[in-house]
Amino acid sequence: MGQHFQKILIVGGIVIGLLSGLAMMVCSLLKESIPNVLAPEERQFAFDYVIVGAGTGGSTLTSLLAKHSNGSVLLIEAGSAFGLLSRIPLLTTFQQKGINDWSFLSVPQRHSARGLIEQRQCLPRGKGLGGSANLNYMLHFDGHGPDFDAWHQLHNLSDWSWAHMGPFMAAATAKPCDMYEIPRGYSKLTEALDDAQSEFTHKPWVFRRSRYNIKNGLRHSVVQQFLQPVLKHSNLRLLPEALVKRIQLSSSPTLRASSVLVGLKDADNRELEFSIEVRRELILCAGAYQTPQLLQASGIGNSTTLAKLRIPLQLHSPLVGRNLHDHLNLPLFVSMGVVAPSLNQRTLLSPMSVFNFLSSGTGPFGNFGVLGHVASHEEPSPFGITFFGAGAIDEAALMSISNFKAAAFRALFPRHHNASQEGFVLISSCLQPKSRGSVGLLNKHMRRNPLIDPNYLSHEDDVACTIAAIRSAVKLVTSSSLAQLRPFIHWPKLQECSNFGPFERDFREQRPSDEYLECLMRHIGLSSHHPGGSCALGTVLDSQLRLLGVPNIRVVDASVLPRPISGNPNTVIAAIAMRAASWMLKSELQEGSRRQ
Ligand SMILES: Cc1cc2nc3c(=O)[nH]c(=O)nc-3n(C[C@H](O)[C@H](O)[C@H](O)COP(=O)(O)OP(=O)(O)OC[C@H]3O[C@@H](n4cnc5c(N)ncnc54)[C@H](O)[C@@H]3O)c2cc1C
Repeated sequence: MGQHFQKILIVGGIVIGLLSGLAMMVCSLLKESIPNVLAPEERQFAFDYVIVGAGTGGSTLTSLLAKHSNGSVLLIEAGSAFGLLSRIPLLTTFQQKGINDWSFLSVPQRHSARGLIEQRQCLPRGKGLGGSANLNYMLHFDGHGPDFDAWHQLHNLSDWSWAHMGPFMAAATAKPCDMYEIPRGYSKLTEALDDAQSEFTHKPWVFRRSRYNIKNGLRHSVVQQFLQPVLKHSNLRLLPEALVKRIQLSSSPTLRASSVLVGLKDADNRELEFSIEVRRELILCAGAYQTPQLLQASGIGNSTTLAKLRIPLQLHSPLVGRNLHDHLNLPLFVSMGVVAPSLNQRTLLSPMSVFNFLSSGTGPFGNFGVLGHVASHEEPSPFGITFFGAGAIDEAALMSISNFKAAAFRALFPRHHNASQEGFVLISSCLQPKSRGSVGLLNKHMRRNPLIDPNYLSHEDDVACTIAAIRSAVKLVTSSSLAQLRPFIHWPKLQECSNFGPFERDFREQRPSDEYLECLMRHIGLSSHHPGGSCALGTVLDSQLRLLGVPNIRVVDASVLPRPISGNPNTVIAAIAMRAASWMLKSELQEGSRRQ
């Protein structure tokens, strides 16, 4: 019997592998071509606005400037267009470690990642039009007002309360008809979670079924929402597959960005370099890892650090690359004794799943599998619990994108002898982690990866907060609303944690010790891929996102976030880009009327 299921599992794995390989081939053939590409003879040109990076921030900003500005706009992006694969929601993880992923690894972590190879986290980042918005899991989050009110207080950023940001969040949010919300009847798990709301009314918990940036079964990212409609505008040029390597400052009459050095690889992989002049503003949208990388490689950063790297100083800006923050996820596998259905190899190979996707964009292929989320914003430990409805999973793919050592992976996910194993992954995280890391350089070459140190769990409060999250997650799983699913929490039996548990009573009473839970998070906690803060508002930037000391450089990406976002950050970053555009367009107008 066991062998029979083993065979099903292996055959299932091979079929999924073949299908994904085939999809990838077709998709790379179907890569969208990019219009309005800057021609070689135009490369001496100067542009009013030069935007570096076509991710969430860059695509949103470009769209508004191309639509409303009188100036010329150049969007420079290191990658090319994404293929069709990026649009099929369930297959999105197959893009990781591919050509549209920068595939960064963290530096070895001191306080976490002990169950990962070399104690390094995989840190995927999108490369190409859409950036990480085309690689992400498409989950939408409305924003949490107090996050912005806290910024307001943090550095006296009076422009940044929720009263200021709310309207931009609403504008950046896709229309309901351009989103997909997991319906209540999607599975028994979604029904049970809906019911649990009334069981936990005494708790300050907010339940939500997932809402995705998915339209008609396909990813609907900032590319479709913002960038595509302006791609052919005459004031816009695009420069794909081009890496910005250096920012040149000039000091007359005041310090300003005058040009950027761009590198392109030719057919023989030789680097061609040329400069683009910046007439009005240079806007950095290269993301939380690469914006501080580019600034530091250009000599804008901490003078002592740059001197050690022998990078000539252009501006001492001591906090560039500091304050990096990210959520850390603790996954736990919960098996279910009933058919929900959840994502497993049988569901995926079922002709009905394929039919539902092709006919209406629904079913397991039409979303990423995250069914819902519970958030508690109560201080001092605001936390989130995410329900990823997956049973017998594609182990090889998951292991590869998470960098798990085999033993840690096996402790987390028990070997399934059943291709139709039902279950879900319960993900607990702290919404306002206090640990802070950094982005540094090995040297000044932009083709070398930056040194990324998220420094997860370096602050003790994050441990307490994650424990609070796990204990609440257990309460939910063992509630009477979920009892009919016959859930069973697989407390990982990690050898390194065996002094602390799990003991028999942990399975019986579901109250493992704090020491065991801490040991778990320090071994198997994974990045949630929400980095931010590395060129923060109020310390590196002024309240309108301009680099302190060089007012014609603006940063418009996740680097600006002074504190973590209490949820998924993509829409917040698009909203911030809209705000930046409003300031830029306003100053353009004011300048125009002064000239008249
Ligand atoms: C796997 C994954 C899953 C996620 N899931 C979700 C989710 O479900 N919901 C959510 O809200 N958020 C999610 N996120 C986070 C969200 O996608 C990011 O926070 C957001 O896209 C970051 O936007 P950005 O503008 O800061 O940077 P990015 O979107 O990363 O854009 C940076 C762009 O700059 C380009 N670039 C970098 N350096 C240079 C250079 N020197 N020259 C030229 N171009 C350059 C890059 O190629 C890239 O296109 C996820 C992220 C990942 C990676």
